Amino acid sequence: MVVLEHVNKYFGELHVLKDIDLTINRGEVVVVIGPSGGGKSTLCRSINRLEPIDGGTILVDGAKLPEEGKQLARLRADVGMVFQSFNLFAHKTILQNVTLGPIKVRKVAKAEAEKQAMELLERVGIAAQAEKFPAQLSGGQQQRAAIARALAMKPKVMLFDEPTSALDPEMVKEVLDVMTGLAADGMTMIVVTHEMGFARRAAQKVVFMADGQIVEESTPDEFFTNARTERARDFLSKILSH
Ligand SMILES: Nc1ncnc2c1ncn2[C@@H]1O[C@H](COP(=O)(O)OP(=O)(O)OP(=O)(O)O)[C@@H](O)[C@H]1O
Repeated sequence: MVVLEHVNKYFGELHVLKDIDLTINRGEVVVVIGPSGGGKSTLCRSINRLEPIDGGTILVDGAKLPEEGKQLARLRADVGMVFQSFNLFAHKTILQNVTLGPIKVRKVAKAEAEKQAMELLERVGIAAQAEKFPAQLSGGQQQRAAIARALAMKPKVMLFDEPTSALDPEMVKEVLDVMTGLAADGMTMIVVTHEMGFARRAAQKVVFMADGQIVEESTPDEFFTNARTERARDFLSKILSH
């Protein structure tokens, strides 16, 4: 369970998160949607302290992430994050990418970490690529590797920041299928995406964010058929006309 209370964040004068209150229950999938610059990425990044916040509280299963220090790496491991740009280590194989965190942070023995990594690579459909380097994989395969790497830490929650935006259309589905599978398995997930099919299929909640505020919070059905605010309706009509 992730709880944000009165979260505020500034970049200089710019107030990017304005008193955000949001609860993501265990096993819940929340899709965050909204216009560019509304604060969606910053919200994600603040949850695992990639961005420090300027006020408020963020709790992951009741624990507050410390600002820095040894504990941060360990607690940050509870919050898996998948970025638009994959962020794999270029000079490590896919298997090494996936085992690095468990060995270094979770102190798992190498053989056990490799066994678990191969199971995860199997699950995301790229076990055959384990010994390859990221550049030898397609974008969709790299993103599935990035998901396996995050899962290897046995996170309590997974954050996805536009995970399919950098992918060719034919690869989007394979990544969304992996994410839908995770959702069905009960993973707690916060997903910034404009993939409405995914939101309808997998999310319990849609959060519409604009100008650093949560403008609407509703079920996917409510949001897509009967958005309450003009702002959300305008946004939806724009993305639907694309
Ligand atoms: N490191 C930074 N320094 C200064 N300003 C930043 C920084 N990161 C983001 N911003 C600004 O904060 C605001 C919110 O950005 P954010 O990336 O969170 O929005 P977003 O909703 O994810 O947008 P997009 O859909 O385009 O990714 C924007 O105005 C952005 O320009």
